[in-house]
Amino acid sequence: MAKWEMGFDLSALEALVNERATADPASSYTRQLLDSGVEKCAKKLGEEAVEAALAAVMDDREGLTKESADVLFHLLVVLKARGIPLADVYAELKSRQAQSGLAEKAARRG
Ligand SMILES: N=c1c2ncn([C@@H]3O[C@H](COP(=O)(O)OP(=O)(O)OP(=O)(O)O)[C@@H](O)[C@H]3O)c2ncn1[C@@H]1O[C@H](COP(=O)(O)O)[C@@H](O)[C@H]1O
Repeated sequence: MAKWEMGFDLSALEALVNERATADPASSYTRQLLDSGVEKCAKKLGEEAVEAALAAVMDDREGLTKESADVLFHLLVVLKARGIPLADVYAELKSRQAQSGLAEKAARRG
């Protein structure tokens, strides 16, 4: 069974990004993006996030779905560029499960 037929989640996409990070630049957008530096990767992430936000405001469901996929992919590329494993992001999210977002915000305001 091909890898993509076994289910696809962010961890699978992270593994793909890690794999493509050392691919031939001529055949890999991921490699080209990483080679262009973290600033360019971050710029693309920002652009995709703005496009997703605009699609949400416009109630463009198909656009929002596609731009969301772009955001997630480019976020993983930025994490790779800075050497942060997705597991660290999951751990951060998990640590936040202990309290509601509103309680956390109130605690920060003191
Ligand atoms: N999920 C993605 C993915 N999402 C978006 N993109 C690329 O992200 C780019 C989005 O940029 P834009 O829409 O702004 O298009 P652009 O005009 O080409 O952008 P720029 O010229 O400004 O860089 C496009 O080239 C998309 O193809 C992705 N490229 C790769 N992946 C995954 O990564 C895997 C490996 O890809 P390669 O590294 O290319 O082999 C693929 O099989 C996919 O699973």
